[in-house]
Amino acid sequence: MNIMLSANESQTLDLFFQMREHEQVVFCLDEATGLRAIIAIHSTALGPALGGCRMYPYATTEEALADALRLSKGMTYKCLAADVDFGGGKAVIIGDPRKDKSPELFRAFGQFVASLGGRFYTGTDMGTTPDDFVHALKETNCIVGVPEAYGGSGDSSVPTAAGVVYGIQATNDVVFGSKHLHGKTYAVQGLGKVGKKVALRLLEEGADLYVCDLNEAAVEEVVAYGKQIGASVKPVNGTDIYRIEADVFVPCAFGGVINDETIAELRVKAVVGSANNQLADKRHARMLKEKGIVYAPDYIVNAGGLIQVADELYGANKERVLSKTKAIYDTLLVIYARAESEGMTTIEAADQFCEERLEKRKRRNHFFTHQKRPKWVVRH
Ligand SMILES: NC(=O)C1=CN([C@@H]2O[C@H](COP(=O)(O)OP(=O)(O)OC[C@H]3O[C@@H](n4cnc5c(N)ncnc54)[C@H](O)[C@@H]3O)[C@@H](O)[C@H]2O)C=CC1
Ligand SMILES: O=C(O)CCC(=O)C(=O)O
Repeated sequence: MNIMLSANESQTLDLFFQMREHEQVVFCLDEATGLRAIIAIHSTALGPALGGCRMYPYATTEEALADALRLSKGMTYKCLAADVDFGGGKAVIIGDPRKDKSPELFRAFGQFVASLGGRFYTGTDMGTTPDDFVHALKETNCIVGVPEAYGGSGDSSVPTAAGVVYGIQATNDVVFGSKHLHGKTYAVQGLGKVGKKVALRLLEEGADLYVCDLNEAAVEEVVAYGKQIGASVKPVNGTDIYRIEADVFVPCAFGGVINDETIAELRVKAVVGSANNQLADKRHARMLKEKGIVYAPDYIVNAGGLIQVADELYGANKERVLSKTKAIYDTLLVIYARAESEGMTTIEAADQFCEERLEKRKRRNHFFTHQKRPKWVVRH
């Protein structure tokens, strides 16, 4: 076969070119269960790769690959920022979480994780729950965020939501001169595992909310809670959330929400949320800064889940996790101060902070194999 492609076209289509920043990408196909998954390992320089597994009905394999590559690279930075000895990895399962899940599918996925021999640990992300991974756990020990009934640390969205709240407090401190949550209006996008917990906590603290989610039941639940405690919760349809006049936009659904179109619409003073890869492109951080909107780097703010699942490998301990998650507040203040003093965007300051840490910490930067450093007594 002789297909003529321009140099640029063939480079962009070349899988090896696309994964040039990554160590390893694994394509997983199990026709019997319908499993189509991609595991991307960005770096094992500081330890085995760790990252959740997302389930989403990607329109194309290319879209799924791009998500896995970007998310796994983000995990390397998140591990560095949160100061845990893991590297960056992430998995995506192509499928609709409402229709395509089965115990067998997650067992098949677990077998692929097992085949990596300890180079990759995974657990929940958007579209997956700890219960899904109970099935994968039958095939591999490299599962984190395991339900408490199975000896794990449970739902990692609990510390993630706590970390987002610390992130909002640190940002309020810098933007409004007080870390208090009350008396402010927040526009929360996504009321799933993380977003709902953040929304409820903000309400309990005396905040007013605008909320949106495709899942009407989730919206109704938060509205009902607001009524119960006498707080204002206004549901908003879809993209209207970007046009709301509020103090803080709290994206807790999906990535790419900060882009040319939404920045033109945003009427908030700050953006702080759990969604991974909020910036469609790094240049959008500059655009936010020019518009006077403070951006809390996503991977600093949403590290609570990572902190818990990394910690779980030493044996579950909620107090330890909470105290480590609190550090998100201080780390964010360090990043804001660096960005201010160096005239950088907050994401530039965060990346620089992590890259300096990587330089200091990496030893020989060779491939990790768990046999070399059997640190996790719990599962090995
Ligand atoms: N679960 C965790 O501990 C962590 C989650 N994250 C990130 O936080 C985000 C949320 O994660 P989870 O709460 O775990 O996911 P989830 O799947 O439980 O919730 C996502 C919610 O967003 C809603 N949603 C989807 N599309 C929407 C749209 N167009 N408009 C409004 N709402 C929409 C869904 O209906 C769902 O309720 C994701 O980006 C995830 O990668 C990051 C770190 C840890
Ligand atoms: O939260 C988890 O369960 C794992 C960490 C992760 O995948 C993430 O922070 O995006």
